[in-house]
Amino acid sequence: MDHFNYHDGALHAEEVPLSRIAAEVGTPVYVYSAATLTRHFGLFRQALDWTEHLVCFAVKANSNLAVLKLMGDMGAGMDVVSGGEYARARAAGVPGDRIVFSGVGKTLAEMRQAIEGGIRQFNIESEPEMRALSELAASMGAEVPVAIRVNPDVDAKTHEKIATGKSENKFGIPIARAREVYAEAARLPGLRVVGVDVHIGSQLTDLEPYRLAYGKVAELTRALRADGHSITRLDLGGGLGIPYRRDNNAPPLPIEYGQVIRDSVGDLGCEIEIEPGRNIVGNAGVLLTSVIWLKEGEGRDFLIVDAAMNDLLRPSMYGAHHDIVPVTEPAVGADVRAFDVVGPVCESGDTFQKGTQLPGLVAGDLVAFRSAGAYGAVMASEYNSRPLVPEVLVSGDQFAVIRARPTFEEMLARDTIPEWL
Ligand SMILES: Cc1ncc(COP(=O)(O)O)c(C=O)c1O
Ligand SMILES: N[C@@H](CCCC[NH3+])C(=O)O
Repeated sequence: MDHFNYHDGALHAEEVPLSRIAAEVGTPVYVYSAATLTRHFGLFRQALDWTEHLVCFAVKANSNLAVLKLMGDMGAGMDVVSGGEYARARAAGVPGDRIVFSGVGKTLAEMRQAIEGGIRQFNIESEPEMRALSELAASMGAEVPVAIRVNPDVDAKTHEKIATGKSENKFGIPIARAREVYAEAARLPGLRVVGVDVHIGSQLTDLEPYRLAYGKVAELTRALRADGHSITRLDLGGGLGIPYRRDNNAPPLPIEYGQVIRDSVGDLGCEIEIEPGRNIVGNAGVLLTSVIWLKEGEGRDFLIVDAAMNDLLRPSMYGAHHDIVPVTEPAVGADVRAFDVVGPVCESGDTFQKGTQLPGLVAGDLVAFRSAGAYGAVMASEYNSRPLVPEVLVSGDQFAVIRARPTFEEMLARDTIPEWL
């Protein structure tokens, strides 16, 4: 359930008509609902209320400071994968001891930043990283909590570009070698082994891969404890999928996911961390755009909108589907026409959808791309020198611009022409 619904003939974000946001902020613009974010975060907490836990929001899904602050103020932890994400989490008021640091390529500078600023745990993804972190922490007189990310070789049954738990993926340490690596970790100075970490992929719509992976983590945890390690935390990653289409094939709910966790690892007495991103913020956002032109092609009509692949990359990158809906509620029985919905960028890949049935639209009308709150604004670029898409947060009947659209002057001012040119 989200908070983008039609009432009084128009699509609203909570109590705010999207047309008002378009009039005041312009389009394209991302619009998020605070109520949906709050609700979804609560569902994960509820799913784990049978045990000590921390829900660490995956900052990569949406890293706007206002979104992070909203989550942080509710008690969320954060899963970060770069110095930039770490800085954002801290700037949003999240204390270091609620931040976990994941990622296969942490640099020494990023490790130092997190040790100095405070960190709940590093999720180590390779032996070279582990040795470097040990040396750095020891040189700083620190002892940092670590979990080792294991690769369970489980097929997450998702898009190949976002599966992370198969042996051919770059992530984690093969689970078969984990005991040796933990043995080395225990000997290294500067590290305190606290847990096991796993994350098998994103947009999972089936719980079985989780069951398999978490079963392997449970088995490993028992073996590690037998080897003398104190494993008190399990970081089980994120990845629970969302419905991108409003049909009856909704993916499992957080509560069902929580039950799989309980069944698989619940008897180990560990604190549970999870790292959901998309499931919290995906359906909490839409991309609002205006029709620029309707263009007749050969055998097809194009709806050219002012959002493009640089604003929402998912359709061109993964062939992803986002429901496209008119902001003015279509009359019952209104005539619909098929359109290829495209953006203004000079690539044929700048196509959001082909053959979409939409009611009579004219230039200037507003349409919204649903389910765009996750991996939308964060993946946006200024390709074709299009200003970075702004973001708005709605709560009840109020809204605020939480990232402003840069002016051309601001964009130009970032470049430098050297004196010698
Ligand atoms: C380590 C890690 N944690 C959490 C996530 C969040 O995934 P999602 O947004 O699918 O919940 C990802 C992305 O797949 C990830 O790589
Ligand atoms: N960017 C991907 C998700 C990546 C998840 C990364 N851990 C998407 O839009 O679906």
